[in-house]
Amino acid sequence: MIREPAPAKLNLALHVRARRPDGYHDLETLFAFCRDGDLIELAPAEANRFAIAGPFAAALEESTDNLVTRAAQAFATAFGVTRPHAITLTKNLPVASGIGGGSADAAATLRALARLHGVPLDRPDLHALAAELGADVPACLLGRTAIGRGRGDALRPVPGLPSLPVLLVNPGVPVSTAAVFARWDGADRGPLGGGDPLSVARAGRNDLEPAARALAPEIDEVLALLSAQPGVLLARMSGSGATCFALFEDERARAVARDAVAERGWWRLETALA
Ligand SMILES: C[C@@](CO)(OP(=O)(O)O)[C@H](O)COP(=O)(O)OP(=O)(O)OC[C@H]1O[C@@H](n2ccc(N)nc2=O)[C@H](O)[C@@H]1O
Ligand SMILES: Nc1ncnc2c1ncn2[C@@H]1O[C@H](COP(=O)(O)OP(=O)(O)O)[C@@H](O)[C@H]1O
Repeated sequence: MIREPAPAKLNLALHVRARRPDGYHDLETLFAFCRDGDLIELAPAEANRFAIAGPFAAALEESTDNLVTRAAQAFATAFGVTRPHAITLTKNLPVASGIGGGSADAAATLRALARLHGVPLDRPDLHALAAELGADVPACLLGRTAIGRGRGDALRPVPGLPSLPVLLVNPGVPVSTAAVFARWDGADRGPLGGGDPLSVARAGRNDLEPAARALAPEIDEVLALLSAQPGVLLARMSGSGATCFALFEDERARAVARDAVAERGWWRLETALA
């Protein structure tokens, strides 16, 4: 049995630069990963089986289309694997929430299958397969701090970040990535700056925030509360939302913020940068 973590992805900064003719947008984004997230468990079996457990299982159980099974099928086709697998996904992250849950699950499935079948993780065809599954899947496959350009899949690893305490907060409204990009106002506000990753993050923006806030005004409330917490180093929305993150000086500051968030009844996860 292979246990493969599918850590939550953060866009510490996300600059949208241009609309492309193929319906996507050119981005510059600083990807980082958390210590916690979903979990993929995979083992050889008599027949293909897929089960979903965990607090957000219900949000996915009704659909037969899951990024995990799509990733497993794509891997089997690309690498000529005929042996069936039993896969369990433990869904701890809210669905369609800007922290790449589905992309992280797909990437963890690819990593688990690659390990089981002796495929090196740095093979270009594995990266290409990941990119076909979604713009964020290559970043999640790499799973380390990196700058993403193009659709977010042209990756350049950068030095890691300090393992700062993180609080993830989601007000419980799913936000469609395509709908948020469609509302982007088309104004290029400039590239990421230079320097160490934390400085790049703090000097950066999330250009999708205005569009997401218009679709889900609860995001305003989350960001206002997180930004007002003592000891907060950065509070911002991740990806296309609605999950927001805050980085803290220390765990005590995160605990104070967690209590304030708990009073509002929003989903929250105490974690740290990986
Ligand atoms: C916004 C980001 C930032 O990391 O994260 P999430 O909010 O999804 O976590 C990603 O770019 C999302 O990547 P991912 O979720 O894999 O996107 P995909 O499934 O490939 O695309 C969903 C839709 O989003 C839009 N899209 C996505 C990426 C991109 N660079 N430009 C886009 O315009 C397109 O309309 C596309 O059809
Ligand atoms: N394993 C999965 N986890 C989450 N969402 C999934 C999964 N498989 C398919 N999806 C679909 O993918 C969409 C994007 O989900 P997700 O990756 O969680 O969003 P985001 O990248 O914004 O965090 C959802 O609308 C959901 O229906």
